[in-house]
Amino acid sequence: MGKAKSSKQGGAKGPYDRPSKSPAANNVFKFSKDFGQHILKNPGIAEAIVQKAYLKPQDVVLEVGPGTGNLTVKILEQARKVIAVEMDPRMAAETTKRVQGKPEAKRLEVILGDVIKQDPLPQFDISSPLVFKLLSLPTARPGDALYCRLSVNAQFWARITHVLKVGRANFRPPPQVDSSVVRIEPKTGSERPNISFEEWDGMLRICFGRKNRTLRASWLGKEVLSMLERNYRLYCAQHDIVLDDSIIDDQEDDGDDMEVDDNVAPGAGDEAEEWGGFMDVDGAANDTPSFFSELKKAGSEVPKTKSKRSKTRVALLIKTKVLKVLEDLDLADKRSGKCDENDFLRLLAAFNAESLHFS
Ligand SMILES: C[S@@+](CC[C@H](N)C(=O)[O-])C[C@H]1O[C@@H](n2cnc3c(N)ncnc32)[C@H](O)[C@@H]1O
Repeated sequence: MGKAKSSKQGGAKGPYDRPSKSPAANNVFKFSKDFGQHILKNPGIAEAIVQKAYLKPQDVVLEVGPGTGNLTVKILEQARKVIAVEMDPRMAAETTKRVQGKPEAKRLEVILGDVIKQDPLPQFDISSPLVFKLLSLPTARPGDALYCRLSVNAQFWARITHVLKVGRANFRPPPQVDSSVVRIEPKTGSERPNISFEEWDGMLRICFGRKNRTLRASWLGKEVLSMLERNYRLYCAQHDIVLDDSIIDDQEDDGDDMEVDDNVAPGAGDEAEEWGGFMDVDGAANDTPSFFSELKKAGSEVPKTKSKRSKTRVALLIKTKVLKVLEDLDLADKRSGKCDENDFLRLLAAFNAESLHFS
């Protein structure tokens, strides 16, 4: 076999070319570990991953984090269209270049942005099984609120099976852990839990707001109580329930609302171990759940109850309801990472029974 021609312009034909010609070897293009940029260097593995997806010619595939497009080009060989969401402009450009001037270019749509912030997600067929290369969502890590919430949701609404182990040596640069390809089959019919996804997910957002907190601390945070109060007011308005909005005095309130930013004992609980997650991981946990800023915005719509003196009876009612639910279920001192599916189901039913809703 002839030697690959070297090029002074650093013109690597693709990421599978010799390392000296890859973007990684080029100082101008450094892979970012923060974005989990570990690129598959073995075309055989890329091939195997795409094979496991059992794509049909009419399929539209959503690819999260295409990187330099190694999987993208293989998927395009089998599917009608690929919508690839990539947050790094350099990577998005690399993926686009892979098909430039080729007929496949018409069947590839690259969206530059964070997939988590795509609202709504591009349309694709979610009724058929999904094959997920979990490395593709590297910004979610064990211990991350979003990661934990996704884990619980995914397992609750879908059946997940491992279909391929991919060792770390197959990536450049090699990550700290091996990776898995999993098949996610949405549960259907009677298998599907008979509860509202919005309610369930809304409740889990709060449970996993801070990874090391007890449920009591999570649920008695001021931001969370404000959001619950706002939802409760809405529910009462829709159901013609009259609220007692009078101001309470000091004696009536025990004043034990918790600040969301309270310090928590370091090392208390370790979701990385607890969840034994199924996503690829690459190091330290990110402890900044982005949806907390949403909660803050939502909270601002509730009448301010900054000091104890100005707290309304509605606010006190909400706090009493929350504590009652947690204590009745014996979950107040438990951490979300230690709860099982049944605990969360009981929690949702009990909150709903108290007219507390999350969607
Ligand atoms: C592991 S690399 C991609 C590897 C590629 N699929 C392959 O196998 O060669 C992960 C890619 O996801 C991108 N990424 C990480 N988090 C993302 C997010 N939240 N939204 C969109 N892209 C993301 C990174 O920039 C990176 O290009």
